[in-house]
Amino acid sequence: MIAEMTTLLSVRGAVKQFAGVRALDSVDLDVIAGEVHCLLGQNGAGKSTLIKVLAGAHEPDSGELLLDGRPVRIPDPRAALDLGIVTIYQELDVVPGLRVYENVFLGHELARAGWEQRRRMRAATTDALVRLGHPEIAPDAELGDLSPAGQQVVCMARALLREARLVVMDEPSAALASHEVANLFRVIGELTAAGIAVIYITHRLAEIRQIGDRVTVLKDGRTVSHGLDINATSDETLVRLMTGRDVANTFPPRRVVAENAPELLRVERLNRAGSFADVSFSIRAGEIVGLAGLVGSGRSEILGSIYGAIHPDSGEVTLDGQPLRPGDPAMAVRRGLGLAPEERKSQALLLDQAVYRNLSLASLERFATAGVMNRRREMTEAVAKIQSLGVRPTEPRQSIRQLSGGNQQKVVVGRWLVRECRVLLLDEPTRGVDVGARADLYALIRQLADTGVGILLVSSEIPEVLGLADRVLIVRQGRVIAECAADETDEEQVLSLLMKGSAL
Ligand SMILES: Nc1ncnc2c1ncn2[C@@H]1O[C@H](COP(=O)(O)OP(=O)(O)OP(=O)(O)O)[C@@H](O)[C@H]1O
Repeated sequence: MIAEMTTLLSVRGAVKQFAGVRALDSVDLDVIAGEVHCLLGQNGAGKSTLIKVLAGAHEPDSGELLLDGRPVRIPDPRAALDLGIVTIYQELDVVPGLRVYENVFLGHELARAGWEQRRRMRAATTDALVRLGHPEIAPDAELGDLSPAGQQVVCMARALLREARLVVMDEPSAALASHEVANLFRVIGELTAAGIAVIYITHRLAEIRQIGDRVTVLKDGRTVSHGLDINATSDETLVRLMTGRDVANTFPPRRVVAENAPELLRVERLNRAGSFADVSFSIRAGEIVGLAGLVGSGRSEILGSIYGAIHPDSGEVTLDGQPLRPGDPAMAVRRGLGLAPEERKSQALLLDQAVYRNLSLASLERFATAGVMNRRREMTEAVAKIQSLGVRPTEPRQSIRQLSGGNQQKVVVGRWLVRECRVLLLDEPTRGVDVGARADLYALIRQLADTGVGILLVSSEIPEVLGLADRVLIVRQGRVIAECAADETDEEQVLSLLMKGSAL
């Protein structure tokens, strides 16, 4: 609970215009010291732009920022830090090759720090990590050896030591497994107990209920509601404020996969030292198979090996009864396999290309006759997918770099809907996708299965795997340890299987 109702930061009428888009169109926000203030909105609503304004990455075209009631300017990131505003982006601002304490003091003149100064830095880092409830993280450990959750804790320690007054977090739970999210919430509790305010962005309503005090909802760059008490606001109201409509129950109904549905994909005793071992399963036409596992359990590597991007040590993958050559993704794609990877920016998108080209990328030969591209067909198909996926803005020629994260994700998945593949591998398909668009994406995935496509789904969100898949394979430490029917299993059962014997 909030001890004192002191407004720490206010945003008044912030406007930010990009070429053709008004990303912020008179936004208001009030953040109280010691509260967790959630920022909600559909993909492209303006959340990232707003926090970039607070981080000094964008200056607003007009509007006012007040700290402790006094007008301030945040022309650059240094100014934000000087005011006590620390932003933790999804792509953490850390250097994996440096030690934990060096990351905590990043930006200080480390090279010139003497022995005594380094000793103090180590001690201060230890103190901060203990305060955050993570004494197990050693200040001298190499940062790259920590899990994403551990790295995030280091960023929080940095915020604590910089005497932050406001910590802004952009979807901090997106890359974490469920038990790590619980740790994250504990750490956030430590920050707020120290009077620090937290702005928390997420697309997961359940999280907002767990840790949020108040919520501000953005829609199309405007504040539709600000400073709502979370406990007095239902999920339905939040979704309606965000989307302007009622969103029906998220998961589409399952269809029983026909007894005689042909087997499309077979994975036989796939091994890769250090990643996964003895993985065998199959997927039939029309079936959605979920892979549930903790971050680091080998799920993504299994997907990568099936696709051919990672070379397994042994084992075989067959598609339609014919083996796929290991390490040959081009062949896999020709044969009808598709992969929407987890790391969309680095692995999936051509950031300087237009949205339509990113959609058609895997299907160029479909739009070419005798080596000549039929641009009109390519464009028509792209426009149809932009519409069915609800990509915003709808202009197909827009560079994909300028789309919000969630809209980029829809394009990554949409590419394989354009390709019309036989088997689709989806790694965290809804990461960063808003509540309304999620329901649309789930419906599209189910429709695809209903047309006979086989789907392998990896997701850290257990409810998503259970809601969407027909069958769930539980992966622990690189092995498939159990298989269950999704409609006969609940979240707790999956969690207890995942966690058994794990270090935490
Ligand atoms: N550098 C830019 N150039 C042009 N347009 C931009 C730029 N940055 C953002 N936009 C546009 O501004 C709007 C708001 O984007 P923003 O990234 O703030 O959304 P968001 O609410 O964070 O979405 P998401 O939930 O998908 O992350 C979008 O229409 C986006 O395409």
